[in-house]
Amino acid sequence: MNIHDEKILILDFGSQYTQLIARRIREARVYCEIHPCTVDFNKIEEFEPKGIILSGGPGSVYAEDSPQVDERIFDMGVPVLGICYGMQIICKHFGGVVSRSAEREYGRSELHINNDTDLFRGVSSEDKITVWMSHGDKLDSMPENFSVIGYTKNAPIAAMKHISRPFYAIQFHPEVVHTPKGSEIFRNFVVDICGCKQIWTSGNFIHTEIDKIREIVGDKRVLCALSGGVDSSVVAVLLHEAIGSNLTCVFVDNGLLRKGEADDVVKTFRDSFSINLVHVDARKRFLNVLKGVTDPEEKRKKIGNTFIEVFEEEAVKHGPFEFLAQGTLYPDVIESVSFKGPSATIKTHHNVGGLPERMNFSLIEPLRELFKDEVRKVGLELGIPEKMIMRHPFPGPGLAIRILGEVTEDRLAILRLADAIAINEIKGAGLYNEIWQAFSVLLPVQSVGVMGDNRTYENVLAFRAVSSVDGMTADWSRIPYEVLGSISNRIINEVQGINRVVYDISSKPPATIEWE
Ligand SMILES: Nc1ncnc2c1ncn2[C@@H]1O[C@H](COP(=O)(O)OP(=O)(O)OP(=O)(O)O)[C@@H](O)[C@H]1O
Ligand SMILES: O=c1[nH]c(=O)c2[nH+]cn([C@@H]3O[C@H](COP(=O)(O)O)[C@@H](O)[C@H]3O)c2[nH]1
Ligand SMILES: NC(=O)CC[C@H](N)C(=O)O
Ligand SMILES: [Mg+2]
Repeated sequence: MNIHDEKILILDFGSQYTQLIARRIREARVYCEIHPCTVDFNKIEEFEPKGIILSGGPGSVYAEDSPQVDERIFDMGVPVLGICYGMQIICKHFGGVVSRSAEREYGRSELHINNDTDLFRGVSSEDKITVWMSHGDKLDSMPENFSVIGYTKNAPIAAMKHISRPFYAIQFHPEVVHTPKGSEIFRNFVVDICGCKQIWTSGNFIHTEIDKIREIVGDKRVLCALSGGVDSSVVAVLLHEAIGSNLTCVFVDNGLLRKGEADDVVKTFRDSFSINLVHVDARKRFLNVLKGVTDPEEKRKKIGNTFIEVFEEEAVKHGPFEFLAQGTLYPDVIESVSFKGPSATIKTHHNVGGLPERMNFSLIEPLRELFKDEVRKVGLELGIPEKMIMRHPFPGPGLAIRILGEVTEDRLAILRLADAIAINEIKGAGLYNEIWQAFSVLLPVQSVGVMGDNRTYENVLAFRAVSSVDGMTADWSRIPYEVLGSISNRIINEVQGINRVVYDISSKPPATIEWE
């Protein structure tokens, strides 16, 4: 059995939700990949999909220059499902008419369905389901040889199916949570209609990946930069399973880590996994480099460069290494359709990305097909403690970008303690796993307070908690007031140097998750 034999191809027409389509299909334990709608037809054939999904998108099929599909996909003998823009493409291809609708339909809608259709079978005991719509174009006339399998008040053709060939099209978005039965619809499509076996599981992934790593690496040596975060931890343990002592991990204590973090990481990886781990104490070095630096981009660049210098030195000391392992995930790899042109640099994300070129390493990226939730499942299956796997993401530049203004030992100590208290309260309230990321930020602002009848003039701390799927967009978490209250109370009482706590209620965009 090859876990990549049973796969679905998603052609992206620029929808904001294309990644969600992929996630829903993976949840049905079927492998899928996203490719731009402009991908070469040869590549589509080589991919050998068992089914194809056409995503939504901002274009209009009747407009000039609107994105098209290579029509040969309809002759490959595999089922095709069009969603929103994808539906409109199918409509046009088979001779129907799409035009601008007088009313945009955006939001929740009741879809009346034909329960006997294979696409909707078993989805609901009634003959209607709640779906989520987002379109301004509509099907005016149906293409020949199609029949309606679902309609809403505003859209008489909200779902249709070819009468003899496996082509399906739906106007609504089954991939968003607001279509509660969406997962069942995808399951019906990929399993029943396309005939995919549900073999995409973390266990199968691990076996396949271990074989692959052994084949590629042989008896050569691999270097892995280990932060103790989710991605690099999973990479390290997976590689260790595959090649044992030919793996060396380098963990850099840059002095910008959270309370107890360095000890935790070293202990877990040395004791529980007996992984070769080099623990570099570079605290002084990073703090020296950051002396007097207040500009956010300058901080990030200095930290990034220092990381690379440290890794170069360690690689020489403990080398030679032929390979460098990295925790690249699927969202970093997807080359989606962008109608917006080149984007501006918002912030320079630190990673050890400069290393491969400087050191002439070959790269190993065992997680490049996975989403974060899949990485977490693999990590748990590999026996990494849940406490590490469920950890919120933590940026490479660490607390340095959460101390606005200059980074000093004193300010690090204040932030570390406050952050530990806040996270402790969040965990105590049972909210930690629901929240994508929660953390504290020390502001370069002092405010007046009164403590024990005395005037204080001390630091302000901002607490931030967000919900997100991939960190690209985020909303601030609606944390109960009582929990916010106890966070504030404890921090002001227990942390010397803070006399005021504020809660950040900005979403991303227009704010970003981190403050710098
Ligand atoms: N203190 C560190 N020591 C060694 N490597 C590090 C350190 N901080 C970051 N890195 C490297 O930079 C990479 C990018 O960091 P990033 O935070 O994106 O991933 P992560 O820490 O593995 O996972 P998470 O997103 O859960 O924090 C890490 O995978 C790791 O290889
Ligand atoms: O490895 C990292 N190196 C970085 O330099 C970095 N900067 C931000 N982040 C994390 O990325 C997500 C999005 O953050 P922003 O909205 O602040 O850009 C959030 O999860 C941030 O914590 C980083 N991760
Ligand atoms: N979400 C979509 O795919 C929208 C498709 C098309 N632009 C419409 O408005 O109907
Ligand atoms: Mg990290």
